[in-house]
Amino acid sequence: MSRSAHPAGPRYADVLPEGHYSAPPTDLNALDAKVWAQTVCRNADGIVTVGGVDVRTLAERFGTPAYFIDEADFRARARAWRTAFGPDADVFYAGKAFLSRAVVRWLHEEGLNLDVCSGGELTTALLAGMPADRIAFHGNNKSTEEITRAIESGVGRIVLDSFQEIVRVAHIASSLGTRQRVQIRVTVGVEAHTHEFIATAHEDQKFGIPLADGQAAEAVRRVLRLDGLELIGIHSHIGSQIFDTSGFEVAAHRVVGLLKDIRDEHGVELPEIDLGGGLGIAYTGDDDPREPHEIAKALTEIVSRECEAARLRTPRISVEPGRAIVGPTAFTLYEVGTIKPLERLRTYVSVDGGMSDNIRTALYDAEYSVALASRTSDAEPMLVRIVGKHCESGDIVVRDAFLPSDLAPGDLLAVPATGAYCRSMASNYNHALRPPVVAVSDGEARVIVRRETEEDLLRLDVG
Ligand SMILES: Cc1ncc(COP(=O)(O)O)c(C=O)c1O
Ligand SMILES: N[C@@H](CCCC[NH3+])C(=O)O
Repeated sequence: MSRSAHPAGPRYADVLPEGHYSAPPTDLNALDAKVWAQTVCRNADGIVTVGGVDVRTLAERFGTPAYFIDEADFRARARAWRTAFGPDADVFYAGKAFLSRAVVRWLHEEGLNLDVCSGGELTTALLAGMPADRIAFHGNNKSTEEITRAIESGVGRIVLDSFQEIVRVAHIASSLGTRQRVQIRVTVGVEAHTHEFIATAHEDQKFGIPLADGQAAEAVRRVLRLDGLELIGIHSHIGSQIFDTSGFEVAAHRVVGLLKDIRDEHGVELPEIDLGGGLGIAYTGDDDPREPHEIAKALTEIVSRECEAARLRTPRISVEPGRAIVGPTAFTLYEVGTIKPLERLRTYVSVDGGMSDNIRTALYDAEYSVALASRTSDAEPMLVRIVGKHCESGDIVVRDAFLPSDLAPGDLLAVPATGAYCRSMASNYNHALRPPVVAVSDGEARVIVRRETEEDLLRLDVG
């Protein structure tokens, strides 16, 4: 690893606006178990390892930037969700967080169902062998072609998102001579405590049919009148990266209120309620996510209590965690390219990826942690901003972090908790080649999504 000299960066004490940043961690080499995948640790040489393979070996074999996913951790988290909710509930992994054929196989083997929201996700799921009846199909603007394919393949449920879609799905199901199981997605009017772009249950937004003004009740009336549809339940998803269950409590209260109104008006007790996904994970040591068994207990109690009060049979609950399963199981490995200390400001550390492999920092002001992964260091901490190589000054991977001041080009940096919404939202901005996803387990590493090549890019350019 090269060690070219660079001028010393500003000391953090010189650049920290008072009270603005927390002090640097006492041990820069420590790996906070909260944010790293289960098998991640440092080996005797101080190199970060995952699944028993060290990052220097991984970088040599697979290059950087690359995502490394801890398969054992993924399976353990999937199993924990499944076990926590038990046989009387269903866990649908939200494929939008990250989907590949290997992931579908792991989910299938661990007994989870799958939530897809596009034709591409549906094809991946089916190709990898997920039984169609364990797939839920979402989306606020599914195309006629997508709806047809979903119904023809026999998906377990389509989640209806608008009045037009009610008619569209009913028409397609009837013309295919079938009756499609559906849920209606409602917006319950909850302001989830999360970034505006990932909150989804307040009324002023594109998803779902509002409970307000009786719109959801009207949607139920229309669905019940149509032969092509079998209404199995009501769906609510309040947003993403949420830590407390109070939003779910309000959502469950309002959804159960609707179930009660449906029983009173139509004499029908719907058998299912889906509370969506959205459970938060730790991106930094300051985040305190709850364990699946605590969440399962809280949600089950809330729904049972609400149903008891409404004198309804408790419906079968389903949930759709994406981030909470895959998020913590992967990290992105980058190589440091340049280091630029700016006097009285901060040190900019440029890596070989950026907003094309992690758009979340630019899009949601998301916070991440970072560690020097290819070695340990006893050098003084320096305040850094990890930036990418794109032509964009907002191309930030980690806004504020402390790294050892002897950091040098060629060092490897690992950014944890990048399993969700990083590869799945990756782009080709500046014709970047999207990084591979490598699964590591029991001392073995294998590519599950390969790195893009320039030929991949040029294949689309037919002009
Ligand atoms: C309907 C639905 N279900 C599940 C999810 C998964 O969310 P998360 O990955 O935050 O658990 C989303 C995304 O926010 C969603 O829109
Ligand atoms: N993509 C978002 C969350 C929205 C997920 C789907 N509704 C994120 O990275 O946090």
